[in-house]
Amino acid sequence: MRAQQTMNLNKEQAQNIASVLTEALPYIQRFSGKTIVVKYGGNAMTDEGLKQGFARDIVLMKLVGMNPVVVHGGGPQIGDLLDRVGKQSEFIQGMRVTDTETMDIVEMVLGGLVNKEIVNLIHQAGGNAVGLTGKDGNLICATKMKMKNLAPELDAPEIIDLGHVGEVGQINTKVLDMLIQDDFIPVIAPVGVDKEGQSYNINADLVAGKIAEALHAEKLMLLTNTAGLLDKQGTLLTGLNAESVDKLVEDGTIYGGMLPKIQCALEAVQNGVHSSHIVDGRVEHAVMLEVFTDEGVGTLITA
Ligand SMILES: Nc1ncnc2c1ncn2[C@@H]1O[C@H](COP(=O)(O)OP(=O)(O)O)[C@@H](O)[C@H]1O
Ligand SMILES: CC(=O)N[C@@H](CCC(=O)OP(=O)(O)O)C(=O)O
Repeated sequence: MRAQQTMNLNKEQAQNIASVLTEALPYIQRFSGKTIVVKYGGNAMTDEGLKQGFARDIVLMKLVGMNPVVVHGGGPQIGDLLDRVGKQSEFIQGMRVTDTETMDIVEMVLGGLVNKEIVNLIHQAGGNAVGLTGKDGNLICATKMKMKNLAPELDAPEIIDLGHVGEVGQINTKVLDMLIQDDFIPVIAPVGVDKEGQSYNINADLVAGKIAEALHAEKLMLLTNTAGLLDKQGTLLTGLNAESVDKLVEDGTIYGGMLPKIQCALEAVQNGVHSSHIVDGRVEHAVMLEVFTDEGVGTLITA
């Protein structure tokens, strides 16, 4: 079958393939042996073809010597199950208000359904993945989030109580080091645990950022459902640093789910990750385009 396809290529198509592979070579050399953390957002996880393309990109990265680590979200998928049991989703500054019942659903959806679906997709694409939540190997030690009210004009206290919403206290990389060493692709659900064994729902972007820092990753890629970070006119902002981000938060250009994304992207580069990228997960093979070609897609964040 494969030989047949190759024989049917015309000269121009064959030349195109050769030039694509040649373009990829310096990137393969540069990133070989390096860790690349890819956050797969729930909003970018909707189309079957895109999901399969994502899994193939991750497997290809592994086969050419990079160490991809996947951290996934699942906000819309949690919302669907909450709807089905008749519970309303409520978000404050991009974080889901999480009571005890919601926490159970979050853990079931993220650690069960979504995590195992991604593990499965990677296996279907020929890779070898292991799914974990932050409880496995004590990977994500969480603390309760104390969220500052960014809009004091709202009728809410200065520090907002979001219930079981956590922050990353510490990442224990031991289990990840072991998996990477043995050529598995870790797939991580953003559920953390504190010293008392209490579960926490952590925004997946924040987990991805801290995992990237702890693993001294080369790149942090955040796949989402926009072209990247957009200005008020909807134009893509291709490059950003700390100063420009502050201004965009203050004037309300960045809000909701983009707030934790940009916060963790910035913190990661300030804490040693070489580059952070907000990437359009609706584009087929977005990961491959970002890693293997001269055409970076989305917004690059530098320190
Ligand atoms: N300046 C901005 N540029 C692009 N998207 C933004 C911006 N500010 C807020 N957003 C919102 O952030 C959303 C992405 O965050 P989120 O819904 O949490 O996605 P994900 O599931 O990928 O983490 C976008 O769909 C958009 O509604
Ligand atoms: C605290 C908090 O908001 N947690 C998120 C965790 C999942 C997530 O981050 O999913 P996305 O990446 O798809 O948005 C939530 O409950 O939706």
